[in-house]
Amino acid sequence: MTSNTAEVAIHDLQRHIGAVRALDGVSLEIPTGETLAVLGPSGCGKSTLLRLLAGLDTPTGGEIHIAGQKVNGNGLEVPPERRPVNMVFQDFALWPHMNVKQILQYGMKYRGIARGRRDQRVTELLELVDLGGMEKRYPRELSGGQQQRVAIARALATEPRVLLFDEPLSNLDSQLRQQMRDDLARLLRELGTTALYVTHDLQEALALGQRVVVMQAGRIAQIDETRELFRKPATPWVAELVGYANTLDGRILRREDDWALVQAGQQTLWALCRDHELADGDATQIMFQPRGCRLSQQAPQESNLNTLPVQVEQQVFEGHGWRINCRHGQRLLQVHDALPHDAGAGMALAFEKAATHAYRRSEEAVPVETTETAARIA
Ligand SMILES: Nc1ncnc2c1ncn2[C@@H]1O[C@H](COP(=O)(O)OP(=O)(O)OP(=O)(O)O)[C@@H](O)[C@H]1O
Repeated sequence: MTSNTAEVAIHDLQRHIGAVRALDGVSLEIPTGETLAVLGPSGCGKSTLLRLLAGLDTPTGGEIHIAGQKVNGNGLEVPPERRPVNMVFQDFALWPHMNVKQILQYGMKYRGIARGRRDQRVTELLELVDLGGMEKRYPRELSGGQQQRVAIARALATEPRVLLFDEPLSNLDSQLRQQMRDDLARLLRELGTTALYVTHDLQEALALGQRVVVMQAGRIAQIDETRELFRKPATPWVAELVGYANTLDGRILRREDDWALVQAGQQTLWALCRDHELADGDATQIMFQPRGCRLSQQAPQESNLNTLPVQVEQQVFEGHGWRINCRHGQRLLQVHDALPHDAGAGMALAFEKAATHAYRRSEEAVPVETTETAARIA
């Protein structure tokens, strides 16, 4: 089913190459004007998704609709130049022997933009990306940020309905990358063009995307608004990706709506649990972030907090604060704190119940201590 306002609609898209499932049943919609960031590690299928949309590769199953037009399926395969999309590449791919005007006009004739309109279109595009008057410059006479904007203007020159970005900032050093990321985010909001932005960088996905689709091994692990990704990671894998570095194993003692009371070693902890099939006695894995953890001499009594006894093992200065490694039984837990704490000190670690998440854990991974605890509970 395709909704009326979706500029891109993908249904059960597959790309199998021999035994490799580069894409394995991906369905999503991008509403008009939205930038959707595609986030995931190397090999998860990000580039494959982009190439299939652009028509540079052919799916082995499923359908793609762009701007209401079906571009593949049942023997149909609309060629790249007839799809209303355009791509911005990693290295910007600006031809060094052409000036900005020639670069912008290059694709226009192939996409049927009338000769008489091309000069005016160049002026409009350069105004749009804040490069007015730079028609005669060559790429070597432009800064990295200006080159990026020329690359975007060139992609827009053929009046696409959807812009596809293939890790356009990954070759830059970190300071320039941050500045260009912010500039690009602002420009995309101003343009209001529908865009798909592929990256393996979490910060980039958050800055650029209104929503993020997290991909894992050719499938969608989660698709959500950026804040929801942090508030409600759908799986342990997504949780780890967005910074839930702390994990404890346990068993469900009791379920209450979206909550689970978990026995983890000697401790009982509350966690949010959206898996309603996870029942009393089931093995679980709870996760929480180092940020938001608090260390103190005495366990705080606030009812919204979980607490654990820990021993400080190591502290690492990270510029904006300290990362403190604490031991709790077999587990090493991380805490971010503004202040260091003495190694060897026994402390109470507190973290919000509402920022703690419980997930199903496979039985094989159950450590002896929790198996015994569960037997006692039973
Ligand atoms: N032509 C091919 N033949 C065999 N396997 C392929 C081919 N193209 C891609 N793959 C495999 O498909 C999977 C997805 O590849 P893809 O390039 O889409 O990943 P990616 O997320 O873009 O990775 P990266 O971030 O490294 O570019 C990988 O396992 C890759 O090895």
